[in-house]
Amino acid sequence: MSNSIILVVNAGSSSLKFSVFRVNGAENLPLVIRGQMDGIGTRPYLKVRDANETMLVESDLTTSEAATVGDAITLVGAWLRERLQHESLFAVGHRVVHGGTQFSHPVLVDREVLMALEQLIPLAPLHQPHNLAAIRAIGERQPQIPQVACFDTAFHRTHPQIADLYALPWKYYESGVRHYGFHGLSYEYIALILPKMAPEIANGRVIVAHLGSGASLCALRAGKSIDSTMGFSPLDGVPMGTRPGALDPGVLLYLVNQCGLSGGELETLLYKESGLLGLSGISNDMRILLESQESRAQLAVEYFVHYTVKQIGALAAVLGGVDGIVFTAGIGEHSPVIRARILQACAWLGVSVDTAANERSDSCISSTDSKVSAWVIPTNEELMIARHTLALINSRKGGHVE
Ligand SMILES: Nc1ncnc2c1ncn2[C@@H]1O[C@H](COP(=O)(O)OP(=O)(O)O)[C@@H](O)[C@H]1O
Ligand SMILES: CC(=O)OP(=O)(O)O
Ligand SMILES: [Mg+2]
Repeated sequence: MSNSIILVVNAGSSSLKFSVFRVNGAENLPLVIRGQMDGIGTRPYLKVRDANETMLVESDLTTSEAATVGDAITLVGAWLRERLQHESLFAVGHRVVHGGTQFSHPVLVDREVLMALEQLIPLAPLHQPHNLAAIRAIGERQPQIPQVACFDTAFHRTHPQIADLYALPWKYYESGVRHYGFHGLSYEYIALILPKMAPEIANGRVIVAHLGSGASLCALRAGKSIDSTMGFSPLDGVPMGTRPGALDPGVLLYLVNQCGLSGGELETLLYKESGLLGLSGISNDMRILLESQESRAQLAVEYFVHYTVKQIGALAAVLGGVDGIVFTAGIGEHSPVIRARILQACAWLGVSVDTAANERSDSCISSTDSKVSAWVIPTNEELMIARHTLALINSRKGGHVE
């Protein structure tokens, strides 16, 4: 057992992340390698590092080599098979974006579970198909290896009912039209690590801004999710790489009834052509927009900042005040410019930025006299998934935790 490994697969909307952990015990899952192909479809780039941060692979790919997340799964799968051929694979853990009403905890995937998860594809068409494709591809090659699905929606099941509802007739709620919330594995990791990284706010009112290619914010009270900006699908809330964020439903009626868009066209527009890409007409990649002198690129960045700030205000109201703001995910972890612009607009909440600390991406980026502290905490959805995977498999072996 101590020589076996857990592989974690996290297929996002523009990236494929994977990690390998050695199984040494329930709390001790040392990292073996971690890799990421990001910029899929724009400027694909594969990086794989070992646990000492030594780069094992670093390569630019052409857009046609990795045009889709499916291409990335094939390429990365081949590399991993070669690299791990002498290892004993204990289990594979997957991030699955939508668990619907049925799955509020990690689950061992079998044929029935897979069928139930397929039913949720229309609720997360940018993610769920890739998540399930990876499960299927591994299941076909190695059917004896247990695979565990961990859900982005699960952490939000602590929402009070009011944050779960839409003001629609009840029959829709009963049939699953609910405010689920996503990025839960990321928020769960942040909640887990806060007592160590930022003990002074861990038990308080915290807004976590997961700003990646997909972006959302979560209101944590004492480490539990009480509200979040994404809802029924990962379209709601703040603007994203290719998704618009919150949109007046009247716009959808207009697009269908007056412009004659079909359901499929609407789905493509909302998931793939909107957000930063739609507004800028240039790119969904925040790095490219920040480098651009084009006025629409600058407007797209301004829009992103404005609506993120607006949602921070909304969640601050729900929490009845804020003790800390945490930035995580691609943009949150790596863009001092965006963090500074967001925090400066939140000065009214009592947050003041330490410019040098922010430029260095230190853990704490607020000044010592700031009433509300601000933090940069790299997320680790993969570690969360590995922990859930090990715990679930061990519990099925009769409660024995290795
Ligand atoms: N240094 C940076 N400055 C600004 N944005 C960045 C930087 N590094 C990464 N990003 C942005 O992070 C996003 C990807 O975030 P990530 O959390 O990896 O996304 P996902 O998991 O949703 O695919 C991209 O839009 C990318 O432009
Ligand atoms: C739910 C979601 O938007 O995920 P990602 O950020 O990986 O696209
Ligand atoms: Mg992600």
